Amino acid sequence: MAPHTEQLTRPAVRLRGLTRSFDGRTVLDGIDLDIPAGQFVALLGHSGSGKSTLLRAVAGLDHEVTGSGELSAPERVSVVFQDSRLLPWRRVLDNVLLGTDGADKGRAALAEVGLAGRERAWPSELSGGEAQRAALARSLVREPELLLADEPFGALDALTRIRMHHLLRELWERHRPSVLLVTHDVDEAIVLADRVLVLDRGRIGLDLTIDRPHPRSYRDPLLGEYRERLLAALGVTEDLA
Ligand SMILES: Nc1ncnc2c1ncn2[C@@H]1O[C@H](COP(=O)(O)OP(=O)(O)OP(=O)(O)O)[C@@H](O)[C@H]1O
Repeated sequence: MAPHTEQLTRPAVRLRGLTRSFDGRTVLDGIDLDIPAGQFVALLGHSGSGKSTLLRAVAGLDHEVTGSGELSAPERVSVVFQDSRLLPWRRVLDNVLLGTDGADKGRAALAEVGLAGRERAWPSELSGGEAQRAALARSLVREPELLLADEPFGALDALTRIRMHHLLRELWERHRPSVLLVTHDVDEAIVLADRVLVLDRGRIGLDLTIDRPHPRSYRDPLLGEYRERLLAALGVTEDLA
């Protein structure tokens, strides 16, 4: 294979035999996973199944993770959490620029997430949704090759959440980073991601490609089949969902 082809096809994330235990309890049990560059992946699993542990390992935030093989991820990685983690003593633009320079880029990123004109606001003046928009802008200015998002919309109300879904997908279309989105929400996973993984007993229990065009609607009956398969993998029957 020619070198340039090899580069294009190299996955953004490659995990081989990723294992993590806490106090002798195995949470990740030899995970193998490739995420091709530019793919939008969602990770589902019960509370405590190890989703955040996996994400932290990919982000390079966990130094005690072990694996018989590899853990490789690109250099430019941005992480977005459930809370915006904006520094309260810095104005919005300064939060977005933290550790980087180029105020113009910061302004452009804020405009992209619909926060033009709010550059000088304090984080305490933002709503929850606006704060998450600012967090997304902060991740964008770093031009990430990989965006890791841990329940980024978990604390938002249902309407704001839907708006944020559109925004995230739009940003992805424009910048095409690889995305690994941790969520509890099966519908969020199906509407946003092109591939959904279910973490179960330390392994990837289901790896499902969602083959439907975007933008997707929650009401699309063809998504129902995917929903059922994911709920079954999570051990939830349709009557309980
Ligand atoms: N630093 C730690 N020390 C000890 N145990 C930990 C630590 N971090 C995670 N765990 C344990 O590992 C397991 C997986 O935790 P993790 O946060 O990855 O789950 P999760 O799937 O993200 O859960 P949730 O959906 O509730 O956020 C849990 O049982 C948790 O108690």
